[in-house]
Amino acid sequence: MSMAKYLNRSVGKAGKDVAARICTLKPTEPEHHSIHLTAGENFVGRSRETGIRDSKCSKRQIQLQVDLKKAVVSLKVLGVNPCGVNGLMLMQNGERELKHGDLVEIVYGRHQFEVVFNPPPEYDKEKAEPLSTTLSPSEKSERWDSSGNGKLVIFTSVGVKGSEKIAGYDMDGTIIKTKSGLVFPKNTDDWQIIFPEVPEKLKNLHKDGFKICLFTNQGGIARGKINLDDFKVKIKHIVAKLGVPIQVFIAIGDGFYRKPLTGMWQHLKSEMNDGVEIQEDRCFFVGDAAGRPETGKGATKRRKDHSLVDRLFAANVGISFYTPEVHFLGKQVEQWNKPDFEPTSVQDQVSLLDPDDLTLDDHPCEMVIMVGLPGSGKSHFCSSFFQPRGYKIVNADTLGSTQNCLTACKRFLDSGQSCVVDNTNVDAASRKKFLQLASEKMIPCRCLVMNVPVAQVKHNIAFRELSDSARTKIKDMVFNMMKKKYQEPALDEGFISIHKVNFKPNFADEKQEKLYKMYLVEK
Ligand SMILES: Nc1ncnc2c1ncn2[C@@H]1O[C@H](COP(=O)(O)OP(=O)(O)OP(=O)(O)O)[C@@H](O)[C@H]1O
Repeated sequence: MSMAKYLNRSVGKAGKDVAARICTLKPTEPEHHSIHLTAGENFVGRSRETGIRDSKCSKRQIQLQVDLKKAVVSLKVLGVNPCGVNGLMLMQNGERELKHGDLVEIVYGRHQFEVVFNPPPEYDKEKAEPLSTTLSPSEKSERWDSSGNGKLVIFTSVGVKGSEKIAGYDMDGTIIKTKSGLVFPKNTDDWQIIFPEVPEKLKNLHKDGFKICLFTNQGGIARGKINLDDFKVKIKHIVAKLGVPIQVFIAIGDGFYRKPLTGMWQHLKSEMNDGVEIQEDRCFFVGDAAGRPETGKGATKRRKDHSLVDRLFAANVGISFYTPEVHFLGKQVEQWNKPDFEPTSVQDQVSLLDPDDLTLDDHPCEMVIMVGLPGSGKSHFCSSFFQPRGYKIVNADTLGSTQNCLTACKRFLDSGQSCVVDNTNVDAASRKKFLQLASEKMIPCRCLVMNVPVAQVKHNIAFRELSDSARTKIKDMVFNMMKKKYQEPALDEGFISIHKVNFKPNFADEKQEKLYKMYLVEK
């Protein structure tokens, strides 16, 4: 059956007024086929015609109501599994309006298609109306791109050309500030250029051959607090106001694109610079998140910077960094506080255990209780240290509960096998249950405590989230609760010995080591 026939069958009532324009869902992966949508109602899902064979995708996964005249598609999720729109999840019965260039994942994270109208509409015409007089007539050649399942969105204005020299800027607090005086803008119109000097400075850099790029973290888009379409309109207005060709990189969620990670820069280098090789030593980055403490008093008082994320981004990329005050206003370089953890400072030379006198041959069967905050490296240590020595590792994340861990330990000890309790065990009460079991079985019990500063633990958690996407995120609240509950283990709890475990770097490969040695957290 031809695609057209298939879709026509799916059509309930076709639109009456079908213009010459056509609408297609264009696949971004080769295994799928283009889907031509007709005016009115269409159903898209698992079928031979779409090339989607995935059982997570129902046959009528989404409903699409196409308005060819207005060049919009109303999407409704019918399937039980969510779909994705520009990287954001949309649950069953959720509805969203799609425009030319939007990306739809028929099932969230899979089967991505781009909405293409031909001829294309004049993008954002209605919303951008107030600015139409200030935008150049060649506005139509502006571009929106996206990458990483929509986690990175890029705007390229008219006249942007690749260059080996990049003048990079953060946006909020660097190029613009709120009109309202609030820290976060109250709506997408709540902005103004931060200093009158900004447009002139950018124009001069452009004349000097720099490509002007903005790199902005907009996690609020992924969290649904900011509407991406409205934000796109805001970006166009800002670029128009600055009056110079600009490329804007927008990281809409967590992960490798979000500063201080270098994903936005990597994408600029590999995809968005017209093949021109970037010379990092000729580039710079300007941002207000620079780790500066509070300064001044009264009217001259300035709040402390909310983070160091911009300074750390520049350091990760390997380019010079300036604050907006230094760059635009020529002020003196300000004092700033170093990040809480310096990832390049990790040393191979440290001894793994302190004291370094642990002998495991003394007892044929023993219990070991690990103690450490989430992310302190207990599992990493257990699998590299205890597993090869034949110890059985017991972990509540895999077994589901403390009770299941106790049952497993009992089984191992009864069969004469040493075991390690790889749970956080941060307080004496949680350790007591296992110590009691060891005592009942007359088995000696040791304690190994992770000796990793909290700032490094946070770094480890960020590293784990980036290198293992299957790991669920640890909520700040859970982490802080553990920190509060923490009680240093003591021998009189019933341990035969307590040893500290130092962080001795041990990476799967060079790529992992390179990632670990970047700044991964914002403070
Ligand atoms: N010595 C090390 N060398 C290299 N990477 C390490 C080391 N120790 C820990 N890591 C990394 O740090 C991250 C956190 O470690 P791990 O998962 O072992 O912590 P955990 O204490 O078991 O956490 P949780 O209690 O949440 O399970 C992991 O990505 C791990 O690979």
